[in-house]
Amino acid sequence: MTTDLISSLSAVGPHDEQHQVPLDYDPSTCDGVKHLMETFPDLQTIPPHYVLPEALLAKPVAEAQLPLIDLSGLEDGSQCRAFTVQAISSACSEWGVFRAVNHGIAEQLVADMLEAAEGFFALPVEAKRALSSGDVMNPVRCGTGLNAPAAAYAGHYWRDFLRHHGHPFHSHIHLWPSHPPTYREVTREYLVAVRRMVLRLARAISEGLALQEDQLTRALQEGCQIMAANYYPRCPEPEKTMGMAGHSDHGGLTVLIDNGVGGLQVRHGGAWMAATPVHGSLIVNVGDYLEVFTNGRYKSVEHRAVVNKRRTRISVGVGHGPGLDTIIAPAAQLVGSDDDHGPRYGSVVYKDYVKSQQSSVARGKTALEALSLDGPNEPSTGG
Ligand SMILES: O=C(O)CCC(=O)C(=O)O
Ligand SMILES: [Fe+2]
Repeated sequence: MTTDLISSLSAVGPHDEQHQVPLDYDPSTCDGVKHLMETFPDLQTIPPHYVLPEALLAKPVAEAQLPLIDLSGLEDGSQCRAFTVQAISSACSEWGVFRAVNHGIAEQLVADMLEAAEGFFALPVEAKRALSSGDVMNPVRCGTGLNAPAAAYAGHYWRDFLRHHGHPFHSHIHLWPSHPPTYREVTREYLVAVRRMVLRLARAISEGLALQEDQLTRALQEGCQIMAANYYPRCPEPEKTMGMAGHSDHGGLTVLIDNGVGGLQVRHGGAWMAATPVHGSLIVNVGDYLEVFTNGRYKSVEHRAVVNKRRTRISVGVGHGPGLDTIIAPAAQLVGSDDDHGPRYGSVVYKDYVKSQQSSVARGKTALEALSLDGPNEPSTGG
């Protein structure tokens, strides 16, 4: 055990012999679940703060048969372009999520990115505390539980995170963690590769929507990139808590990778389903901005993460949205003039939307529902 852990152990007071955490343990000011499990490695029961109400917990679920799309079909001169565009378009409207293969991001780069994230979480707690912030709009922040500041909510989640902005790099790279020493170089290379892929997808999506003008690619090209690295340590009682609550992402397209440990679930047709990792593929999610832009033709996917008893899970999601000062609204070309095809969402400055989505404790698609002009949607629950 490091001196670090010993000093923070004494800071939380005496604990009993039953491998329980001290009664005065406070998860809202703690250094996260990784530190908790390292401090109490024999923990048999999770602290009561992490036990979530039944309605928010996951029951065993079936495997999702996610659409699998070969992105080599988008390469210049490919005979399969029209077919691939159609596959992306159907996946975005029917599922809001798909698996991409032959995506053009080197396997080694994906492995390096996950290793850099792991290296960051392995830093001493002081290094992580230095990046913690209660401001959800801070361009770099590290924390635990939901994205909202921990003190703002009642149920705690079994997850630590590092979030930061990516592109445009010159505005942010100096704020990124400087350790592990390769962090900035690897992350930058990975974010460049992911963004290139996302812009190819945006062009394909515009083609699928038959947009004469490609405002989507332009908006994402000039827009922001926000990455979240998530660390879900093994959990002694995984059935009583969750790694991440159900939510949809705020951006246009999110690209998600993980360390091969399952835990992601997606909601489809009202049911939660497991999206088990498939080596070499990555997950692409439709986010709320794309749902708004397409006036609801494409649906942002609700997703969440469960934890497990044996293995640490690490995931890295990279969201791509328009510029923070952009007013987001349905694209004029996708809104009809008659009542049945009118605008289904109001407009909002993207920055304000991100703030409300990131601060949401209710999660689900509540932030998007607040923008909907259609009236209440199907409620999101656990199950
Ligand atoms: O860990 C996962 O698989 C989900 C992560 C996620 O949804 C996010 O970071 O927004
Ligand atoms: Fe997400």
